[in-house]
Amino acid sequence: MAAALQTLGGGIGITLHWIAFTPTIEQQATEEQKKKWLKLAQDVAIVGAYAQTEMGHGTFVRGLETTATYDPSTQEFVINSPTLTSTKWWPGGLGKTANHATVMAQLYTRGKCYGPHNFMVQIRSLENHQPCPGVTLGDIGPKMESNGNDNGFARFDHVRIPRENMLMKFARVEADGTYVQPPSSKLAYSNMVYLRGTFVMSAAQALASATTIAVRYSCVRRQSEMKPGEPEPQILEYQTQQYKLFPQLAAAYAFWFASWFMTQQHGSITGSMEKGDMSGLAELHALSAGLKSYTTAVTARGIDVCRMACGGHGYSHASGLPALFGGAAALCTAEGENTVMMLQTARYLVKCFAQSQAGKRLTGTVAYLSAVQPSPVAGNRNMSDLGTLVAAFQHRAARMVRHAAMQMQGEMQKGKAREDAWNSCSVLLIKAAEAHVHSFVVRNFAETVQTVEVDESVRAVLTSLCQLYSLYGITEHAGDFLKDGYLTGRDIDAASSHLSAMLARVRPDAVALVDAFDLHDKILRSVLGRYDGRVYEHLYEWAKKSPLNKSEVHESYYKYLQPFLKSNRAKL
Ligand SMILES: CCCCCCCCCCCCCCCCCCCCCCCCCC(=O)SCCNC(=O)CCNC(=O)[C@H](O)C(C)(C)COP(=O)(O)OP(=O)(O)OC[C@H]1O[C@@H](n2cnc3c(N)ncnc32)[C@H](O)[C@@H]1OP(=O)(O)O
Ligand SMILES: Cc1cc2nc3c(=O)[nH]c(=O)nc-3n(C[C@H](O)[C@H](O)[C@H](O)COP(=O)(O)OP(=O)(O)OC[C@H]3O[C@@H](n4cnc5c(N)ncnc54)[C@H](O)[C@@H]3O)c2cc1C
Repeated sequence: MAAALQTLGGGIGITLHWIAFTPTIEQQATEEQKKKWLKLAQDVAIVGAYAQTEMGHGTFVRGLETTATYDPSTQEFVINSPTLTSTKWWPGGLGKTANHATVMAQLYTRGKCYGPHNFMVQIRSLENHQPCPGVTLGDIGPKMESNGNDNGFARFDHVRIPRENMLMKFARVEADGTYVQPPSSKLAYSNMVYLRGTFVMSAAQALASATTIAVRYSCVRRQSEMKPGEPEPQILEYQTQQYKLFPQLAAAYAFWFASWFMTQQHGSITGSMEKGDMSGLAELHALSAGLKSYTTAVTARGIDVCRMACGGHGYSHASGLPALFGGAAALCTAEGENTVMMLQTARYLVKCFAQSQAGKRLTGTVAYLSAVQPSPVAGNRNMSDLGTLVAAFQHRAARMVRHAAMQMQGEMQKGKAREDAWNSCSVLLIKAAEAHVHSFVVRNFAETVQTVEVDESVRAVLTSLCQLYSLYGITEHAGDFLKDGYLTGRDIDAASSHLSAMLARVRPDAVALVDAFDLHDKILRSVLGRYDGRVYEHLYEWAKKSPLNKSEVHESYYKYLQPFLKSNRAKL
């Protein structure tokens, strides 16, 4: 249904109805409110948008300008867009599709502002789909990609909604205007945490798609001479092609397993929160923010590596790779801009580091911070041993977190305010947080391949893939591991040679590893990645369908080229 609507001549965007609007009702509405809206949303009897971002604010949620002012005399909220920059801007489906929206607005009652809260607002008539009174709607115009989705704008001119339209699972406003505090003000952000978690799987799927296309095409494409006189080899025989693609393939598996962990964590922590135990919220926020940021950034870069690895045909929309890149690039900005999200993770790490310095034993994904030896133990390490590789990543992350935190402490000891010290160390903090997430992904990958219930021959292949992913990370970031002598130059050389060996070892299983993603041609939408490998015939068929080929001589010849040529010839 969603796919049909999505492709129905473009301009119809129902994705956000499923991934943001409906989950917001599930997570933020009372049981009473769910009875009123959840089934309508699940049956698509209403179509919704998640309207939080404004023209002037996306990242800084506390800076949103839309207001929801409670009027006790009528027991209504008045939703208003007081400035141009308060115009809701970007929400998927808001322009032309949705007839409802959850609107994030600053809640005012009894003259006091209680910060951003979610409100259910009907924005279009259910009879004729015209905007409701006081609501101005539209599409924000063409974007880098996903132009089938009507990301839109909305303005509210003192639109009145019943008190009961405030999503009141956590915070409440009583009939007389009394505000009832939620257990945590951040619970209003809970659906963003959920959605960030799902982005880890979107990243994995996107990278899985790109590597499927590029690996299959690299077996079809033959180019150049490896040895004079010999037939042109499959381009996947070149070590450089393997070095481009196999680390991305390994990352797709790594992110796929990380998303399993994220989903399990989200379930168990939100389960405890349902029982009033909020203790896991901070770790869940830090993990989802860091993983979303890390996996989407690596994925967007990785898809472009796959595109380039396919040469000219990779640059054609026939490959499916430009569209995939455009979508993945959106994931780096949407649902929390990547830098800001990684800084949120850094904030949590600095806090945990201070706690471990004060003697607290750390748990969860930061437990290693207190366990890792500050002084490196240099020596000949077995760089093909997964335990050694995981320990190296944890040592690197712990060292970088400690360094960033100590730098910040140093700045504050020089008299800088905390915020200024934070800002002047934020590049270090970002790198430390990235190292932390990277070490989590490696550890989780290693633990998964060692415990997942698979045939031993499959485990062997997955173990090679995990070694490849880890060795690639070490060689790409060698300086971080060499800095305090934890790894030596000899260790890095050993890592490089093991990596070369892993490339060769993964080569025979590369096609099976991408086929295992089980991505149907209809999902891949790529001539290069076709399961049957019949690229060239279908590339020609695809090109012939280009709109430019509808006529042998294009109308532009008569309009522009012909007079231009004529006038130039006349001058000869
Ligand atoms: C298998 C087959 C498969 C087949 C498939 C294969 C197919 C293959 C292809 C597959 C896919 C291909 C890809 C194509 C996709 C195309 C789609 C395009 C994209 C679509 C996108 C659509 C969705 C986009 C929707 C959107 O974009 S919706 C808008 C999103 N907008 C944001 O995300 C705003 C960010 N900003 C903030 O979240 C906050 O502003 C802020 C920064 C946290 C500060 O928040 P603030 O309140 O200022 O808090 P602080 O002061 O910083 O911190 C104060 C204290 O609070 C703590 N704390 C802050 N937060 C939280 C929190 N949550 N929870 C808990 N605590 C928190 C903090 O830790 C600190 O704790 P302490 O340290 O004190 O203990
Ligand atoms: C495809 C797509 C779909 C979207 N769908 C929706 C939707 O359905 N609903 C919705 O509400 N929104 C949606 N959005 C909006 C999206 O959530 C915001 O664009 C996103 O949160 C980033 O906020 P921003 O645009 O204000 O960027 P900004 O925060 O303005 O980012 C600009 C730069 O400022 C930097 N910056 C900002 N704050 C800090 C800081 N504290 N420290 C350091 N650097 C900082 C950023 O790192 C970035 O480099 C969508 C966006 C896209 C691209």
